[in-house]
Amino acid sequence: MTDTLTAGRIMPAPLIPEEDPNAGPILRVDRVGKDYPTKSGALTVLEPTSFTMQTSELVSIVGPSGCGKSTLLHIVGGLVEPTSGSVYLDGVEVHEPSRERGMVFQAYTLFPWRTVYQNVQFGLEMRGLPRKGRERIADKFLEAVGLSDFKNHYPKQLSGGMRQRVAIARALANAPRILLMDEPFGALDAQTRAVMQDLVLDIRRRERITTLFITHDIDEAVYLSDRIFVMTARPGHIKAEIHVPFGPDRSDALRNAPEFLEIRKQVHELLYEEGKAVVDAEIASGSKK
Ligand SMILES: Nc1ncnc2c1ncn2[C@@H]1O[C@H](COP(=O)(O)OP(=O)(O)OP(=O)(O)O)[C@@H](O)[C@H]1O
Repeated sequence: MTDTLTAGRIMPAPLIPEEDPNAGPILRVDRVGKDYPTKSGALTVLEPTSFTMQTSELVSIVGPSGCGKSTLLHIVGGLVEPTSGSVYLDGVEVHEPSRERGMVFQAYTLFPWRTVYQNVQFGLEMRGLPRKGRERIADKFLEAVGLSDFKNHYPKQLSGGMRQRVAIARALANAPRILLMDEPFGALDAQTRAVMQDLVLDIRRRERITTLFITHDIDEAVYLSDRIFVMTARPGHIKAEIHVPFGPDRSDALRNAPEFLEIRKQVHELLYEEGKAVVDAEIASGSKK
């Protein structure tokens, strides 16, 4: 069950997530659980987990290593089948990957043999769009990520931050209903990461894209999100839901605001408890060997 932290107060979690009755959720994750088969039996990674997202919301998931964050995102993306429960996008149950769910991963996933321009057009080509239409869309999103001048470059000629910009442009070019980002900036240095975070905010303002974002970085979660889900150690479930009341217009100065630092502290404390549980369990299992 999820507790809700509103401006510093932890509220009991509703059994059924609250919804705006006028604007139905774009995404509904309904009691999704996952066991992986292992040599020593089923490993429960995710306990039944439920939440909804409204259009243009940005929700981050944070939690200790191995708590099932990626598994949950992959289930939403249709890459992994849940053991129990269902995911609905626009009311339609998810069973396989689709262009409606654009994915951006930490590992650079561009095709090395294709130029930036060709990478961004890949999904459009697969859908059989004519060249002029493809190029118009690719131009729009390359401009949005600030890479118009690099369209004839190959991935190996780009920095890590630039490659992730291409990956974002490629995902957006397919006009997804939701963007699923799995630690997309985890491999980048702090300065590049901050710039990429502003890019995410900028794209969200312009495109009103709904985004589910996984990160280990508490600052990143607070800076980007409308809500943050904090997960427990494995088997993971959502332990607390934190509302971040800063609206879509944010800038770097926010990072030093007392309200920002207060939410950061709350997330840190919730996560610290879970991290400690993981380390204590590791020490306990080590001492039994
Ligand atoms: N295909 C699989 N088969 C068996 N176990 C798996 C499989 N995929 C993931 N796991 C295990 O499930 C657990 C959760 O993995 P997952 O990658 O979802 O966690 P995570 O919270 O994203 O971790 P991290 O923060 O370290 O990336 C881990 O213990 C992982 O080893």
